[in-house]
Formats: sequence, C-alpha cells, structure tokens
Amino acid sequence: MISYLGPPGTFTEEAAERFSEEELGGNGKLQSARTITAVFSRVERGEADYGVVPWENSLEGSVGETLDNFLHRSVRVFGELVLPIVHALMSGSEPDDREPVVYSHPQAYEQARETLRELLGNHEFVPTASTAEAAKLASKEGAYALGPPRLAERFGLDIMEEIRLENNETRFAIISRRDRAPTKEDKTSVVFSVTDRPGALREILGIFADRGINLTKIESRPAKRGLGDYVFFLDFEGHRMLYPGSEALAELRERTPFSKVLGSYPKVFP
Ligand SMILES: O=C(O)C(=O)C[C@]1(C(=O)O)C=C[C@@H](O)C=C1
Repeated sequence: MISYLGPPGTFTEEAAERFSEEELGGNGKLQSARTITAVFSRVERGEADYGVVPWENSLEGSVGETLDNFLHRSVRVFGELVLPIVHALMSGSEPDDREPVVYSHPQAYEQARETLRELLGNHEFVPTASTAEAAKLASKEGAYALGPPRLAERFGLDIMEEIRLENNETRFAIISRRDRAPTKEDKTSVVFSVTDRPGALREILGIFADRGINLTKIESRPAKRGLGDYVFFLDFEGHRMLYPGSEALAELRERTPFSKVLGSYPKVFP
C-alpha cells in the first residue's frame, strides 16, 4: 500500500503512480490521505508500506510540514523523485462579475502568483489542503482552481490557461519504515542542531569537506524553541553505511547536541 497526499488528482498522486510503476512494477496499491502528516502517520503505524509527500519545489522551496514530520517521526527516506510541474488555471461554471476567487494549495499558488495577477488582475486567493480539493470547490461555484491540468477532466472544469513556469519542478520524498541497501550512487539526508558558538556550523561542514564528501543541500529551519534556535537539514552524496559517509555520520553524532539520519536512497539529482 502506498499512501500519498490526495485526494486523487494531485501532483503527489502523479508522483506516487510513477514510484509504483518504476519501482514496484505497477503493483503498488494507492491510497490517498488528506494531509502530509496523515501520510507520515500511516507509514509509521504500518498501515502503508510507503508514503509519497512533496518535499521541495524549485521556485518556492521546502514544504514545512514535510520537514517537521521528518524531524519528529520514525520513518526513513526511501527515495526521491522529481516531477516537472505544469499548472492549469481552470474554472467551474461561468465565473461571475465579482472579484475572481482562486482556490489552490499555497505551494502551487505561490509558484504562479505573478502569472495569475497578469491573467486575472486583482483576485482573492483561498488556500486549500491540495490542488484536487481546490478543483472540487471550484467545480461547485463560479470560481477558479489552479493545479494539474488532469484535474479538469476529473471535476468537469474548463482549462482557461496552461501555466508553464520556467524550471518549475517539485522533489517528492518516498518514505518507508524499510531501509534501503546501497546502490552505485546514493544520497543521505540528515537533520541536526549545533551549539551556539562562533564557528560551530563551519566545524560541522568541515566533517564533510575534510573527507571530500559533496553536499547537495543545506537548509535551516526554526527549532520552534524561540527565535535564533534552528535545526539544519543537510543532504550529502554517499550511503550512511559506506565509508566515508559512515565515518562522517559518526563524527556528526559526537559533535552535535542532536542529530538524526533520515535515510540513504538512490540519487536522482543533481
Ligand atoms: O496539491 C497538490 O497537488 C500537491 O500535490 C501538493 C504540492 C506541494 O505541496 O508542493 C505538490 C506539488 C506542487 O509543487 C504543488 C503542490
């Protein structure tokens, strides 16, 4: 069973279908969940073998709910998957003369905000839990929805405009309780905190630099213990069980007040 951020029709469903085809020979049964947190819960409780959640977008950055769940839940990153994102502005029944209303997922809306301003002028944005939820609401009133073009057919909407933004891609995480054996090219994701003193972060980065390990991402996020307190999400090339990554992780554990390995998985990019 593969749990994903639904309902059916979301970008995440597309990612889940791709994962099922490419890695499970099309045999994965898909089950939608209403929120990212619910996907994590199902995988953690063993109700789903895998989960698919949006992780970061090339235009809008990381999905906070996903990072927060990585920090607190005991599931592993089993894989990453990148999909090009093409949006459609769709409408339900004939939009009326009032200021247009646009329903969408905030991540999707922020990607296309400028284009929507050009197309619709002043409008009201109403956030929804997913783009499919947006299409459902728009189909019931004279409003617009922004999301994957395939939602139009599912909800009987008209496509007003296809919005292809340059370099718009979303990285999805495949999560699981299973561990992933090393392949030829892997990446490892970790999260850690540092002690507040001069050079602390530089020292941690040195653990990787000294061993010639390439970092592919670093991002700070509030630790939610007050302003100025952060955790760092870092990805590096290599597998957690293989040298030199294994040695770097042992040192990271020793030198930080908190660290957690989120998982090692086959590298898809860069
Ligand atoms: O609402 C959807 O269709 C989703 O799959 C969510 C989501 C996201 O949270 O990033 C997925 C990909 C796009 O970047 C926009 C929205």
